[in-house]
Amino acid sequence: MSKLRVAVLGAKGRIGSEAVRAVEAAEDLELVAALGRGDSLEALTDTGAQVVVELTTPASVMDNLDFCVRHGIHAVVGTTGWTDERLAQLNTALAASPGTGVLIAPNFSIGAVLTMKFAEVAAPYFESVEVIELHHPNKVDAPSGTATRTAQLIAAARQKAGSAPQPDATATGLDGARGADVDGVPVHAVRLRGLLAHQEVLLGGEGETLTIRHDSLHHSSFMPGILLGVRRVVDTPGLTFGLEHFLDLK
Ligand SMILES: NC(=O)C1=CN([C@@H]2O[C@H](COP(=O)(O)OP(=O)(O)OC[C@H]3O[C@@H](n4cnc5c(N)ncnc54)[C@H](OP(=O)(O)O)[C@@H]3O)[C@@H](O)[C@H]2O)C=CC1
Ligand SMILES: O=C(O)C1=N[C@H](C(=O)O)C[C@H](O)C1
Repeated sequence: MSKLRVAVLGAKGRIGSEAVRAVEAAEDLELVAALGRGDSLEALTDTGAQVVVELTTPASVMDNLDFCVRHGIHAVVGTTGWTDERLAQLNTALAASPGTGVLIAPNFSIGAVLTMKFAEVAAPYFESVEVIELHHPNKVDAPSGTATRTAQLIAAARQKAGSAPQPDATATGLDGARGADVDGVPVHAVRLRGLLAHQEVLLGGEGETLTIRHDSLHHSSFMPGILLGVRRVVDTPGLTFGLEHFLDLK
């Protein structure tokens, strides 16, 4: 069987360089391009790339995906910075390129995907829920894509269950002390040397708390998810948001 031809964008970055090694090590995949900032995207068409792994920056990702989708190249995207407007723009581009698939995964690690799922399940059973994400200090965006998605899932689950607004008597204090408000869920971002990617979901009810914590200790934690995405996206036209759709997660 012929190998799937894969390119990595952001190939010199923290996760991109790990993805290059993972694709090279996979027997069913062939790395045909490893591109960094300033490299021409024409290399993707010249090398016949079938799937692009996009691991760059929120400032670069839309232009890169526009090129990929226009040329019918599938994409597996880990880059953050997704808004409703950006997703709508991407959906419009995909509508003009039937058969092309894009997977956007806020997090490729299985533990993080499960954290999101567990938080979604637990959220309606507690009065209070807050998210704390903790990352290395070189990260350019805050809050993290994972924390934003977690909070959105929590908020949707609580709304569906008819949960009351969270109790919070805060009336005075410093701006930002209660974190960012993502659909009514407070999200706090820590940036600390020594950390990689971590998240806690704190849930509180009468006389009890539940903490769901996940730690990515190495970029290798994201590789099985990226490889799964590469193998599945070629048979999944349109936009898929979240790796859980490629897992048997009910
Ligand atoms: N979904 C997930 O599971 C994960 C997602 N991420 C996300 O992935 C993204 C990258 O993270 P990280 O590797 O830590 O960041 P880095 O800054 O280490 O890597 C980004 C790389 O992309 C390069 N780059 C910038 N623009 C372009 C472009 N137009 N074409 C090609 N390369 C470009 C940068 O080059 P230069 O240095 O010259 O600017 C840099 O080498 C972030 O959004 C992060 O949040 C990270 C880990 C896991
Ligand atoms: O920048 C990172 O490192 C990470 N980014 C993603 C995010 O913003 O959620 C995924 C993971 O947290 C690592």
